Amino acid sequence: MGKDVIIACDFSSTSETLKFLEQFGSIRPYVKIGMELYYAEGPTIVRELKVRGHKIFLDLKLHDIPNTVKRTMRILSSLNVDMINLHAAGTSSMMEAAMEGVIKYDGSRPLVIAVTQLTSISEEQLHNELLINESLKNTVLAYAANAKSAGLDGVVCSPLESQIIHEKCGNNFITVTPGIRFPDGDKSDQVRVTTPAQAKELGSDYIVVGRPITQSEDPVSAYHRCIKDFLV
Ligand SMILES: O=c1ccn([C@@H]2O[C@H](COP(=O)(O)O)[C@@H](O)[C@H]2O)c(=O)[nH]1
Repeated sequence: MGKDVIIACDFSSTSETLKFLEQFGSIRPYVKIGMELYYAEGPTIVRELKVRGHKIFLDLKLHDIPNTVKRTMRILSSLNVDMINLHAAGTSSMMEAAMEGVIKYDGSRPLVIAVTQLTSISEEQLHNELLINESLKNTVLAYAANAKSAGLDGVVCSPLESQIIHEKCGNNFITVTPGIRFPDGDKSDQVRVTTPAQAKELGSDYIVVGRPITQSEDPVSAYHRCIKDFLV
C-alpha cells in the first residue's frame, strides 16, 4: 500500500491553487481538494489538477440520507479522483449506499474513506456537545469498524488513533490522518495532533498537511520536511 503526504489545498480559487503548485516545479504532490476550493470552482478544479498529473483526494465529507449520498457518489466518482470521503456518523446504511454509487461503469472506483471524529474535536466536546458518552477512542474505533463492515477502504482519523485502528481493522485498512503539525508549529483549531515523524511511528498511511505547508514562508521546503520525516 502506498504511503504519501497529501497537501490540503485550502484555497478559494483555481488561480491561487495553481500559483501555489507552480512553486513545486516538476514535482506533482498528492493534493486534497476540500469544500472551500470545490464550492468555489466546482468540478473544473478537479480536471485542472488531474490534467497536470496530480493524484486527488476529494474531501467533501458527504453526510446525508443514503439515497442522496449514493447518487452524489456516482457523480463525484465520474470525476476520476483517487480518494473520496464521507462521514461515518451517517451510519452503515449510508456508507453501504455510497459504496453502491461509487462504482463506475468499468467496475473501477476511487478509494472511499470515512471520517471518524474530526481532528478538531476534543474528548470534552464529544461528551458535552455531541452528547456521546463513549470515549473518543471507543467512538473512533466503533466508527472505523462500521466503515470496514460497509466495505470502505479506510478512515480519516488523528494519527494518534492509527495504531489502534490497524490493530482492530487490519493493516490493509488505511488511515488518512490530518492534524499534522511540526514540533514548533501552532495547533490552531486542531486538537488531536502529531508531528509527521510521530504519525510515521504510529503507522499512518497518509498524512494530510495544510497550513504547515501552505502558510509556510517556504512551502516546498516544508513539503520536503514532511516527506523526509514521514516517508524516508
Ligand atoms: O478530521 C479531519 C478531517 C479533515 N481535515 C481537513 O484536513 C486539512 C487539515 O488542514 P491543516 O491546515 O493542516 O489543519 C483541512 O483541509 C481539513 O478540512 C481535518 O483537518 N480533520
